[in-house]
Amino acid sequence: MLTIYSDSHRLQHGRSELIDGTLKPCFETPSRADMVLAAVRQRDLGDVVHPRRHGLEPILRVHDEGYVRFLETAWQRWSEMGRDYDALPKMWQIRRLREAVPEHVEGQLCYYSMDCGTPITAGTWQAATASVDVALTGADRLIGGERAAFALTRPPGHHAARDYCGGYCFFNNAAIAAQALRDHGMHRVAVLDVDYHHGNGTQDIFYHRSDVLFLSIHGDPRTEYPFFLGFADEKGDGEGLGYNFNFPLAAGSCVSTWFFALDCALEQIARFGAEALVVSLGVDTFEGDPISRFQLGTPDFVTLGARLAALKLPTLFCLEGGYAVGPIGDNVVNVLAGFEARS
Ligand SMILES: NCCCCCC(=O)NO
Ligand SMILES: [Zn+2]
Repeated sequence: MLTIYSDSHRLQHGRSELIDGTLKPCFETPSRADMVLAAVRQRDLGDVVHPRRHGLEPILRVHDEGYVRFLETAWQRWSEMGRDYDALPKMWQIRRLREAVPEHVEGQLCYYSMDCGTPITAGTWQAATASVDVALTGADRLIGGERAAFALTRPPGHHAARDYCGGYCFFNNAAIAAQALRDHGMHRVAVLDVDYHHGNGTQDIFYHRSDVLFLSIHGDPRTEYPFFLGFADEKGDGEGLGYNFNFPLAAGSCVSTWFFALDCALEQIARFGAEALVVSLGVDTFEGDPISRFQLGTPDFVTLGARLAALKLPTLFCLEGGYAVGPIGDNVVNVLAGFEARS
């Protein structure tokens, strides 16, 4: 399987995130991508290519222009205030506060952020746009007739909504790739999110649409991040009613429960008649993940890949979460190798 990779991911290296009531070193680090790339090479998964530049147009097909312009200028405006440390919001535009977009960068940082764990740094814009190009280059390959591709996307994307960042995500790589597949003639595209955390951003982007089916298997938002989206009763709205499936599972759920939810999701994708599949591949479902609470073992990721291959669809994998850095390479490549073995 082809891997698309850009070294520009290294430019996103936040110093700290606010988690569990204290500032901790970021879990989303460049070493994650290094380990995945090393495993791709060590396991001889296939060629590794650099992305083609696609510019801002595909991003603007999914994200709000004001939000994009904010990300483009945030660091420069933040550093003009004399600040050389990561840009993190100090409050949120919460219920019954004015919804108007603030003028000042500090206010915009609060308006366009979902949490305090997604630091904007000097290299964020370059890293995030390169990550989109990685995903889009993978989509180009599917459009060109290839069966599958792995977009080694970092920073990840599935928490990024139309107009906000969060969960270490700035641009929604998977959603932008799905939109590109739609724009290049694929009539029905499914996005399956197997990350531990609900893909609130991807749901937000496609919630009112029937041409993109969104499905997510994740830790129950009653106890797990992102808390405020990802419930089973969220089924889409308007045109999109019936084209959104959430499978929230209790933290600590066993592997067989997880695979049962996967089989239910795969059944919906087959019923939808998808012409292509985008997988938000987070491996923080791993039993040893430091911030998540499912129990998949490294061998289970082979099974995941095999189950996905059974759909017989052109498939683009976009890397999302996974913070057990030692095993991340094997966990990710097991999915891809499991897929290949059944293709
Ligand atoms: N900082 C709070 C937890 C962010 C979760 C990030 C993730 O793995 N999303 O899939
Ligand atoms: Zn996650």
